[in-house]
Amino acid sequence: MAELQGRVLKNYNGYYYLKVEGESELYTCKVKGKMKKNRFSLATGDIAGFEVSSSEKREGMITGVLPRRNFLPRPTLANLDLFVAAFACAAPDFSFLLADKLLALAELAKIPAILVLNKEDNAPAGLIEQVKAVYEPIGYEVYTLSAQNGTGVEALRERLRGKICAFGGPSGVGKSSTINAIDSSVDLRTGEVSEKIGRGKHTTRYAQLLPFDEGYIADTPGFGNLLLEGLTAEMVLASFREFADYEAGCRFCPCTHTHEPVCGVKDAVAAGKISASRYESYLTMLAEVKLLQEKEGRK
Ligand SMILES: Nc1nc2c(ncn2[C@@H]2O[C@H](COP(=O)(O)OP(=O)(O)OP(=O)(O)O)[C@@H](O)[C@H]2O)c(=O)[nH]1
Ligand SMILES: [Zn+2]
Repeated sequence: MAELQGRVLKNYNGYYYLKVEGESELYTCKVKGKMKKNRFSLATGDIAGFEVSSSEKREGMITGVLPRRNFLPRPTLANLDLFVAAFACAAPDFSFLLADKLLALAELAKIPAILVLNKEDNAPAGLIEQVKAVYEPIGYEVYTLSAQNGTGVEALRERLRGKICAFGGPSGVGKSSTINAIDSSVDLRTGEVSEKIGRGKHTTRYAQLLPFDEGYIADTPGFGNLLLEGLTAEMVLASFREFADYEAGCRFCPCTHTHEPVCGVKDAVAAGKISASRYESYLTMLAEVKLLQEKEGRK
């Protein structure tokens, strides 16, 4: 039996749809029951090996999975090349806190992330410069565009070309418009898997990868309000990549950079080396995580 390797593009009803490089038609594969018992897990984006059980029907049995480069638990996605934190310059207003939450998720999942600001045609004076001043020095590229007017689209297209990417961001920022401006052949809505259950048509969202400008795009930016669920204070701290540079100045180890008397991070904030908005987001996220944990404890 031939052994092949492919990427899981979607996973539905116990079937995995795998794309073998250079072949356009997908293979429909199952995981052997024995493997399931051994807690074998397979996610969209994984690269799996499989035995071809029927080359005519393009069916196979999964035999193993390659180690993941990164993993996003919700929505469940493996091996993303890029996470696009998508915002608007206005309507809805840019939120530093939301940006920091999305970047934190990517940071914790070890996925490279960029910030994208749509609706630059409507940007309040100084906003784009302000956002760039906060994020570029800590290694986040900031792309601005107007999906409506077409400005900035080409640069973003170049950045995403050939990548497996996921977009996350508040609704109304124009993710659909942006994705469409880059590649009008991708339609995230028709990419949904729908099934008929009881009262008419019920649409369930499964993370799947759709062909997008020579790469793939995850069709599920379903990040909603659950952003911080399951995070600990330590994880929040670890997600602020620029803090580590200043921790040598903290008297306590570990230091939460909140109430401790001698703190390199707080000094860096006071000196303007760490941006005040990032530090504020950190404090807000810590408080939110504590609240979530208390709620969880009371259940
Ligand atoms: N001024 C301006 N409006 C835009 C731009 N891009 C999108 N919009 C508008 O923003 C609104 C939301 O855009 P959509 O692409 O539909 O976004 P959505 O599907 O509502 O929300 P998400 O896809 O979840 O972001 C629509 O009214 C668009 O016309 C832009 O570049 N400039
Ligand atoms: Zn400290």
